[in-house]
Amino acid sequence: MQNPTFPVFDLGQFEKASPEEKAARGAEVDRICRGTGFLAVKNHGISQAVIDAAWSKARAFFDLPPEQKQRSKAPYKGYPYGYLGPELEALAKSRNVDTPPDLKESFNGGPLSVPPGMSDPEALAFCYAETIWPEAPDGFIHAWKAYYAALEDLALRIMRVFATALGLPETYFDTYLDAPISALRALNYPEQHVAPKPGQIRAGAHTDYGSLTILLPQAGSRGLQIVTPGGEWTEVPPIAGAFVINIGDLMARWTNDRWVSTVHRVVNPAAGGRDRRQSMAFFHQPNWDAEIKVLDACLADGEPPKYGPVRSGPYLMAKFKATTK
Ligand SMILES: O=C(O)CCC(=O)C(=O)O
Ligand SMILES: [Fe+2]
Repeated sequence: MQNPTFPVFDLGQFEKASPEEKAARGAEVDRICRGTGFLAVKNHGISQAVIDAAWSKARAFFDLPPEQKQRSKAPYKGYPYGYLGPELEALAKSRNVDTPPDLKESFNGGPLSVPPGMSDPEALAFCYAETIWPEAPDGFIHAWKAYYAALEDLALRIMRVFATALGLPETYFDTYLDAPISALRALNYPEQHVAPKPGQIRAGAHTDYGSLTILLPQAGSRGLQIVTPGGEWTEVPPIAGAFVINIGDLMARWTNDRWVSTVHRVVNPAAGGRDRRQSMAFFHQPNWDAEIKVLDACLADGEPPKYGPVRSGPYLMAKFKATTK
């Protein structure tokens, strides 16, 4: 059953609304982001063919024998892209909680091109490092890039909703987002044939790091849970045709914690179940050099910001390196 309280936002309707109506719908998004920062976005305009192709190529990749997948593995610890095999990441470590590794594998890819003039050695070695493409299945790279490009555009449109929600001009964030360093991650949570270790789950409790995440969970699948403002775990229901959106730590910082980067996790199938689960997560991240400084719009007169400014790229790098081993 769908959770009747999980908010669903109609993006197409927002985009064609009058300024007054946009402000009203934006206020609703502000309310959601003050609460959990998790919502579903429907009527997003992304072609189903693009979604289905990326999904099925990712699935076919995960179905390959382990040795073949390993040929596109990240070449060293801390390398952000390529195949990350089972039990190499524990997301709970990002919150200093020591758990056994997450029960998942992933394929990860970065920006589709390096912006002209980019010369920062750290950026080139990290965010703009090459994606280690798999040799199979045929058509993987094409489908991946089409999905990445579509989601990059969708993320920008959602950031415009966020600007409206904060009472800013709709395009306020655009200049921070013209060379974003987002990452796309296909996730596979294999069937569970052996009992997990104590404290071992599919994705340990964590918050996302960036501006926003666009998640496509497997249709009808279970397991994604978020902490409610009341402190309880609740399940995010799968909503057909919609993406699940959540804001990340950088957005909480930008808004001086007016908005919440909510803790979430993926739990194991219920006792007796062992179902495989797949998802695709697009982690949107502002330009490498973007300076993220608390928005004046989120401070009362004379109120000091809780956070000093950070640069998007180095901030992401530090967060990422805490969770891979
Ligand atoms: O697979 C999912 O549904 C969520 C994964 C997630 O939260 C993450 O990788 O950050
Ligand atoms: Fe996450």
